[in-house]
Amino acid sequence: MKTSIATVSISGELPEKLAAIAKAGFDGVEIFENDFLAFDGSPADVGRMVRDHGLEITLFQPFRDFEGMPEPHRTRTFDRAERKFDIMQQLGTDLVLICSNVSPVSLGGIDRAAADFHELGERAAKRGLRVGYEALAWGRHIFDHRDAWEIVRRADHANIGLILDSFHTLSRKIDINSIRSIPKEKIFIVQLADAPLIDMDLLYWSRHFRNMPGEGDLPVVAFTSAIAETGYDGYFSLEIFNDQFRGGSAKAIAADGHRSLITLGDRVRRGPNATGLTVAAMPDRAPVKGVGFVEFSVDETDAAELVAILSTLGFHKTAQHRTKQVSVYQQGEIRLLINTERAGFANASYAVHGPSAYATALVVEDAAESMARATALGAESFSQPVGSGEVDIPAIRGVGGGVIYLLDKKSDLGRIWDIDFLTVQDDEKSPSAHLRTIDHIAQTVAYEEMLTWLLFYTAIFQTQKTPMVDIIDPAGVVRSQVIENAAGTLRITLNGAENRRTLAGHFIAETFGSGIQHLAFSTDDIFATAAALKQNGFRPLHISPNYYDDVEARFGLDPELSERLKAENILYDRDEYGEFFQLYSGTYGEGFFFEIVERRGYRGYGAANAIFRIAALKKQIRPDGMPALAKTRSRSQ
Ligand SMILES: O=C(O)c1ccc(O)c(O)c1
Ligand SMILES: [Mg+2]
Repeated sequence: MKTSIATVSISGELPEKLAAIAKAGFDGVEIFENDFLAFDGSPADVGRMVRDHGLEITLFQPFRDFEGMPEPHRTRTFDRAERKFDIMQQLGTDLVLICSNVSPVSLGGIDRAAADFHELGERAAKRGLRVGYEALAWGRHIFDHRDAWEIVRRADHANIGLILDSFHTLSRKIDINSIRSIPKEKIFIVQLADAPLIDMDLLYWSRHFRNMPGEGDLPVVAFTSAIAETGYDGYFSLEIFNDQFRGGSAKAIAADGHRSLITLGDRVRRGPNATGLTVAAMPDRAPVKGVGFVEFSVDETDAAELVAILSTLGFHKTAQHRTKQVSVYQQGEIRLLINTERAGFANASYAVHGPSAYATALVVEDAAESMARATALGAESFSQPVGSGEVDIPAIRGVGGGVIYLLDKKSDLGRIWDIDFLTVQDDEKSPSAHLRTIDHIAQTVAYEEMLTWLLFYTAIFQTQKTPMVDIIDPAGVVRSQVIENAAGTLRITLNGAENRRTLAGHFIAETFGSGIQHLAFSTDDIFATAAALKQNGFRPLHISPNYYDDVEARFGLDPELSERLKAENILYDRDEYGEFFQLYSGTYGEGFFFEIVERRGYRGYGAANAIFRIAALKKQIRPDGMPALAKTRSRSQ
């Protein structure tokens, strides 16, 4: 699979864009005319700069309003084309994109358009250039690739071909089977983009909301499979018009783009008949069987506080690392590690972020295979020295620079608790609160990072996204994106904070970056859990009594049940599959908290309740909601 990306897709000036594109691993780049026009150098300079980065110019674009023009426009349009041909020759590219005409003066008629293209083909051939025709979804006469193909077919010229762009085809829900009958040599290049499903004007949607394949809702895999089945083996080029990407980090967006293309290629390769497509072999996305542990990095003072909270939650210490200051607190299948080492990565993470849940372990079938896939997709591997005889857990860097460890049952990784840890007998243990598993891990990230991490998780692990929801914080909106697997053994909520006055924004500002803001544990009996917690001295987050009046009325609850919910500060929700109960802790540190849930068939995350618990949680951090002075922390002082 030959990979390319259009310069319009990322932010910065042309040299910065090219550097980011090359670094991300692309083979080629589409030069957008505006990027070229804004650059203070000759076309030859641009061509040289591209080639110095080891890239090829795959396309020069766009050339607008060409076909079907009446005179005198027609003559001028051909003259304009010759001028662009001059530039292309100096740039060192042989392919130009002509998008379908949107001019009100243009004339329809397939044969008129075909004749124009035939003539342009003759002129292009004299210079060894090729012209590709793309149907814009909002073209005046041509807005369907099937019609564009008919024009190309009738133009009947070797130097005239078709350009397919997933957005234009999929936004109009055009049957992709129609692609399978196009001869591969007439497809000059394929452009790819995804987009979230939003009901809006096609042009506006395309120019502002496109995103990387896999980040949106369009069937880009099916589209690409149809193309691969023709035997097409040319460039697949990302062409992403997105306001957020234009303002984002060139490096990060380019890296996401490359990851998205390789992931797409891998998915297409696994389809039935993708003959033309070759992608580096890598293991398939692994199903995640569960969360092996979550590790906190804290100092001794924080540790005492954290342990006190954990014991009110019914956790008790079950193991101690043989050589490191790492303790294991356990309940049901949940393991929480508390790391107070004064050296190593956990300590460094503490120095930057303060107390935090900086590492997560995911249990997969084969950790080495998952590691191979993750690194093939550009994930950064993580390792640190291990003691002799200790298990070296494969790991990658995740959200906010945190660590994702990969565990499996088939290797020594499955015996880590026996190999690296000593069992501890805890005599003072508080009664269990019947917590069973980690229901979900909630990670708070800056809004601009949401798509990056969505792509990261869904590309590497067998997971899918559900539609994004808006969560209302008294100080703004937080967007929440769920990533989960079908078995429910991995559930992650990514919360994107747009401003620092929201609870999520405060967390990012105060912990100096993205990370895990809350952990939700599951119980099979929320009332038994609430009773045990009370006995342990756990202080639940207080929920306003007004909430219970509303819930009772909204769901038609038995008043006896709503009274019980109110007495225990339990939030309630219901979906088409069943009921949901939520109980929260107060905040710890700069807005970290715990949640306990009981799902009676329910599949969501209680988004409707978020506004109420956020309001309650915010009362606990500084009353004015203003960030404190930046603190530097170090355990070794
Ligand atoms: O929005 C546009 O005008 C535009 C231009 C060129 C393209 O290749 C495209 O897909 C869209
Ligand atoms: Mg296009």
